[in-house]
This record gives sequence, C-alpha cells and structure tokens, in this order.
Amino acid sequence: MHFETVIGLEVHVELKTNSKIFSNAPLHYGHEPNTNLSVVELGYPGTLPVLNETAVEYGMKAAMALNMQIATDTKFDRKNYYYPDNPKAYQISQFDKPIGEHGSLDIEIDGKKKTIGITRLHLEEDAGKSTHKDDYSLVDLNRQGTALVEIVSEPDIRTPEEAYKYLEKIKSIIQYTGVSDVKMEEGSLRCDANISIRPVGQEKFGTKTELKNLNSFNFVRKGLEHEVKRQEQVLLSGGVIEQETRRYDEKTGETVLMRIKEGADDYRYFPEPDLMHLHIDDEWKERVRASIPTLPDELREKYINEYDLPVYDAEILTMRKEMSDFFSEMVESHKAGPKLASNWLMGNVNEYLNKNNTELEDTGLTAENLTGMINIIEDGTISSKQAKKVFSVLIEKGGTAKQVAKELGMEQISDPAVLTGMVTEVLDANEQSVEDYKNGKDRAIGFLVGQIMKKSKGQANPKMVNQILLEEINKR
Ligand SMILES: Nc1ncnc2c1ncn2[C@@H]1O[C@H](COP(=O)(O)OP(=O)(O)OP(=O)(O)O)[C@@H](O)[C@H]1O
Ligand SMILES: [Mg+2]
Ligand SMILES: [Mg+2]
Repeated sequence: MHFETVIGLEVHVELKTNSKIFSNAPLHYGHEPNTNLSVVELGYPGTLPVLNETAVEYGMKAAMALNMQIATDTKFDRKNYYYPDNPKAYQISQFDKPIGEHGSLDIEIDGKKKTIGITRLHLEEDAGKSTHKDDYSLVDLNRQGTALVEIVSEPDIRTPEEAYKYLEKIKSIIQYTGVSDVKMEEGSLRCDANISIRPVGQEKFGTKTELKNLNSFNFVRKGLEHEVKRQEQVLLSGGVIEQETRRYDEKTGETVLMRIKEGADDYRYFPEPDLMHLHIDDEWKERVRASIPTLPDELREKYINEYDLPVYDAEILTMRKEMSDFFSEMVESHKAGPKLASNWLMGNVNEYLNKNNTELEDTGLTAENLTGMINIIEDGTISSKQAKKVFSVLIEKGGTAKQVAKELGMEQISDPAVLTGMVTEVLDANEQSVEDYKNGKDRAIGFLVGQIMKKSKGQANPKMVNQILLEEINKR
C-alpha cells in the first residue's frame, strides 16, 4: 500500500518587544535566571495584565507579511493547564478570535511554486523554561510572559522537504519585518510538527501525531522523515496511530512517546476576564501596513527581472534582510555590477559569515568598500588573487580597498610606460627566447612573461604585460 504524508506546522515566534506582553518586566535573552520578572508573571493574586501595544503591532505586522486578514474585533482567552513553568496555571492566548486569519506563503519545490495556506496567527504569552537534571528540575521564569505569536499552517504540506522550505520562508519573512530575531538556537523561533499519513487516493486525513523538541530545521526534516516510516510500519502491521505528542531524540534520530495529546476541550478555554476586547480600526491597520518593508518574494523577482540574476542567486541574497539591503546598496547607491556583487556576497562573504558564525552587520565590511574592491579588480589595480587578501582585511578590520591594497604593497603596476620599460629589459636579456618564439615556439612567451612578473615582484598587471610583450616582440 502506498501512503501520502500530510503535515501541518505550528510555529512560535517570540516578539522583540522591550517588555513583556502583559507587564512592564524587561526582556533579555541569557540573563540570570528569575530576574526579569514582575508580580504579573508570578501570578500573584490581584495582579492584572496590561496589554503591550507594540506586541499587538508586531503581531499585526507578522500577520500582514503572511498575507493574512487582520481582525477588527479580537480578544484574549485563558488556556488552562498546570506546569511548573506556568505559575498562573493558565496561559493567556487567543482562541476563537485570533488577530490574523486566512494567510498563505509560497515555497518553491523542484522549480515549481506551491502555496501553503496559513490558518491563523494569534498572540499569546510564552511560558517559563524548565531544565531537567537527573533527579531534580530547574525552572527559569524569565521567559514567562514574553510576547509570542503562534502561526498555524493548514495541513497543506506533503513532504518533510516542503516543511523545511516552509520554515525557511517563514523565518525569512518574519526576519524582514523586524518583529523577531527568529533564532532557533535561542528559542525565538520554535516549531511543532503535526503529521499523519493516509492511503493514496483516500480523502479523509489519518490520525496525526505531534512532534516536539525539534531544535533546528534539519531536525524538523529528520524527525518527520522518521515519523513517516514509523507510522507506515504501524499501519502495515495492522496497528492504529494514536493521537499523541512525541519527542524527537537528536541522538537516535527517532521519535519517542511523550504523552497522549490533550484535546482543546481539556484546556477549558474561556474568555480572559481581565482584558477587554481589542478593536483594530482601519487607520491603525494602515499605519502598521505602511511600516512593512519590501518582502523577500518581491525583491527576488526584482533581482531576477531587473538585475538579470540567476534564480539561485536571487534566492540566497534575499534570505536575510541585511544581505539584500547590502546587495541593493552596492548596486543602487554604488553602481556595482549585480552579478559581480552577487558573486562576492554568495561566495567569499557568505563563506566568511558561516565559518565565523557571525552576521554581516558585525563585520567591518560596508557596501561601499566591497564595491570599491570590485572596482579596483576590474580596473586592474589589483589581481583577483590579491583581492582575496584585501577582502580578508576589509571584512575583519574595515577600511577602503585602495588604502588596504596600498598598505599591503600590492597595487598592480598598470602604467604602460613602466611596463614597457620592464618588457624591453627582459627582451634585451633573453634574445634567444625571442628568436624561439619567432620560430614558432609559443612556449617561449610563457617564459618571458614569467621573467617580467619576477622583475615586477608579481605586481605587473598580467593582462597588460601580455599585450605589451607581443607588441614589443613584433617590433623586433
Ligand atoms: N490529520 C492531520 N495530519 C497532519 N496535520 C494535521 C492534521 N490535522 C490537523 N493538522 C495540522 O495540525 C496543526 C494543529 O495545530 P493547532 O494549533 O490548531 O492545534 P493543537 O496542536 O491541537 O493545539 P496546541 O496549540 O494546543 O498544540 C495544524 O497545523 C494543522 O494543519
Ligand atoms: Mg497550536
Ligand atoms: Mg500543537
């Protein structure tokens, strides 16, 4: 029997607000445990939540960037559950009136566009963080009350690879809006993956399991791949899939049972009595909409159509906003050739960023100086080999390419008069080679070029040397 896979993803994104969603406690990643707290997060009786306006705007921004309709009337609800990292014993979330609905995003699979529906985006507060040791557990409530959006996809995803692409796209779009750092390693982007299989041709969905503890996009893909196989085995051996939550184990690459999944009824959702309905008028919506920058899909089209970049280049350059801003500045403000600019960014620059695990904005490189370097390669001031050394200095320390090349003593000799002088000297000293060349031994040229390069300590412009050499030989 052949099965088809059905996947729906829940993505949680922490919003980069200065304070928490329902209190003025500050937000900092990596602070001493249990220091960024107020009585609201601690659930003291008699405390009241106050909604953070920026969190609402950030939620709207993310929802708009994902092509969603923004609610005019929205409200908050209590989702009740007890866990040590949730001292109030409920989470304020949104149940039946989320801030955003009916969205979508496009992914590309084998060169074809596929649209994935997004059911909803709702605002909620994050829980604290538990760390489990051998015989005890630690609770850090700093994260408690952090503004969060949950973005729930339609079950439109059909393969683990599509799930991977969907996550990359969501990450990129949210990163462009600036409402979150979307760093999976710091937990500001997290993903739960729901998955079921059904016999090919069957319309009704199979029972789903939900995978948690997926700490990278790669683990999401691997966890789903494993879960497809596991569910197939269960069904083929006559078993049934239980609706359950499973944990992905990074060491074994397998998924293991965590708990039988609660249904929505178990949470006893009810309207949050301490917060009023929130009305979002058109004026507010439009103000927020106007603050959304050009998003990656639109930029990608522009790079392909206006700058003639290959699809691959356009895709890589538009993944992160810093990168596309940098590229656009090179091309638009400093008139760099798009393909040359792209080659450097996708090649040496990306290689450096990956190797050093750093971001473009934390290096010494500027769009102006990288363009300047490309220009002095083009006009022959430095060779492309020398450029590698100049580049290292530019990205590590900064400076202009001209100045760095001068400091490294590597400016190419491109003055025709100086080069002609060198060529003449070498020809005078190697009459036999000149003779050989005239008798058809082409290899003699290589020897002569070598002598000139040696004389110039490698600094002669090779293109010009070749040209002048041939002219001077022909004169003899
Ligand atoms: N049969 C199915 N197979 C695979 N995915 C499914 C199936 N049915 C629903 N889904 C997906 O599962 C996800 C359910 O997420 P949702 O947030 O609505 O519920 P939940 O996981 O029960 O709630 P909670 O936020 O409490 O975890 C959605 O992305 C949906 O597309
Ligand atoms: Mg959910
Ligand atoms: Mg879920």
